[in-house]
Amino acid sequence: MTGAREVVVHTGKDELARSTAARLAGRLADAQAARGTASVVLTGGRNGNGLLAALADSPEARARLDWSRLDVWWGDERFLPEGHPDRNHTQAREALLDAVPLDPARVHVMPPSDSRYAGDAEAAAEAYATELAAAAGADPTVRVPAFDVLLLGVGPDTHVASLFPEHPALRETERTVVGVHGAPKPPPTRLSLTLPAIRAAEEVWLLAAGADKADAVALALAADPGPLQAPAAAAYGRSRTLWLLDQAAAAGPPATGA
Ligand SMILES: O=C1O[C@H](COP(=O)(O)O)[C@@H](O)[C@H](O)[C@H]1O
Repeated sequence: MTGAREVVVHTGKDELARSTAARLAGRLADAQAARGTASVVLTGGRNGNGLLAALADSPEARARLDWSRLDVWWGDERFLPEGHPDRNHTQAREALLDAVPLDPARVHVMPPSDSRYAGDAEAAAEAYATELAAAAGADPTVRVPAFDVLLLGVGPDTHVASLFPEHPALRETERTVVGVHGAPKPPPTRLSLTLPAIRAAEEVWLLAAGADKADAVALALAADPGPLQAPAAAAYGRSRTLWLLDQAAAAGPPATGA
């Protein structure tokens, strides 16, 4: 792993969302100031959508972020028809994307199931991998852009993106995007970045709030639980890995015994 994991604990989920929105706006604005552009990989789920809603109201984003120079990617998607309410893209549009002046050419949506890939999750994953590789530049050995920030919601079972404990997708070492079949959380068919693609990000930020995440957070932050049992423990960035929690998620598993 690259560097130590940093853990920041907030009082509650609203404070987590507000503070992370300010942090994210600042980090992306700094990247734009340095390079002209910035990139973020979005996560779905409760905390991911809460963060996007907070970003829509964020004074820091209003003051500093140039939405038109931001590339937006997704870490995973539920493989459902365009506009389905359970798609991460649909939820992100409602929370933020429709309200800000993004450049449509910089919004890199994972293909829906009713796209030209006609229900073929592997073909859709391959198409997204091709889009990532094109954005990564001319060097054919670099297949994923060095995202400035890659966001991951941590599920109660420690899943991140659509990489679930014990699922074969976790073993992928070559492909950057895969079709995930038989996911234990609906819908069963999904698209996901793989661990090698996640680890190409400069910074990986993992989000968890609520008591139902406490066991997962404790397991993932324990010494080297390994990717198969705890996918969240295997997600890290090249220069930074930041765990952003609320107090309930940081509380650890309930004490057992006398
Ligand atoms: O299904 C998904 O779940 C995870 C975690 O969601 P949460 O609601 O438990 O926070 C999310 O990160 C992922 O993007 C999503 O597809």
